[in-house]
Amino acid sequence: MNALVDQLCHRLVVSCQAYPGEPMRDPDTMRRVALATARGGAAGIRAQGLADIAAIRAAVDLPLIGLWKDGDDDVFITPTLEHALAVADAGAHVVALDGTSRPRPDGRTLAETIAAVHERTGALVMADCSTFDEGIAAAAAGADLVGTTLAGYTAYTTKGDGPDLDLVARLAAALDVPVVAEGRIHTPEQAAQALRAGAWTVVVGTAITHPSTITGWFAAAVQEAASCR
Ligand SMILES: CC(=O)N[C@H](C=O)[C@@H](O)[C@H](O)[C@H](O)COP(=O)(O)O
Repeated sequence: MNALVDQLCHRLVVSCQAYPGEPMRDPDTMRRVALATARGGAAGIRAQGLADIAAIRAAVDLPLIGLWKDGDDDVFITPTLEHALAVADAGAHVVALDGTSRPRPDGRTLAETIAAVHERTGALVMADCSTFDEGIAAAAAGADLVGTTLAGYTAYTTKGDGPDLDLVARLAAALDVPVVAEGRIHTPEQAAQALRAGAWTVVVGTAITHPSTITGWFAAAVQEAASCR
């Protein structure tokens, strides 16, 4: 097994992302967020955008999963080979890319894209999938890691409140490559459940690094419990 993948065995990766137009959408802010999560015990970081990836790689000595969200099409996580090469070039140890069965904007297959990343960079590839079949196909296409990232985010999958632990378990039972549990893991207990379901690594984003959403959870609970007259 690759040494970097070994480092992530049964550990927590924290996704540090801010979305377009948000106050924290700034590479130096994400660098600081990543540093803060490292202090808390993150064993790896997931980051979006070339500037964020470069800033975090320079500051944080942990395995870095990078991606580049681009476009309004269905396939938006590192949609083309050019995006993938740029993510590796920016400093990501692992390039996360769309691992679904949908056509890619550059017309390349997933297998061609993964092969080119392996051939032209030293980076590993994490395939962000939404179904069991996609995870199986992504591993067959050469992905080094298979993630459940897109479960609930494709037109043909359903988004539950929590993580898709059933998908994690089915993929972990079927695949030799490490399965990364990612998506809607909102509590430490859910993170532990994902590992018990067979995940190699757990990625948590929103519940650790997205204060607007976290605040919204608390605000809604407070509002629901409020009884002022
Ligand atoms: C679907 C999609 O675009 N997911 C993105 C992938 O990088 C991020 O927006 C998520 O925050 C990340 O996957 C972590 O998930 P969560 O924030 O639920 O812990």
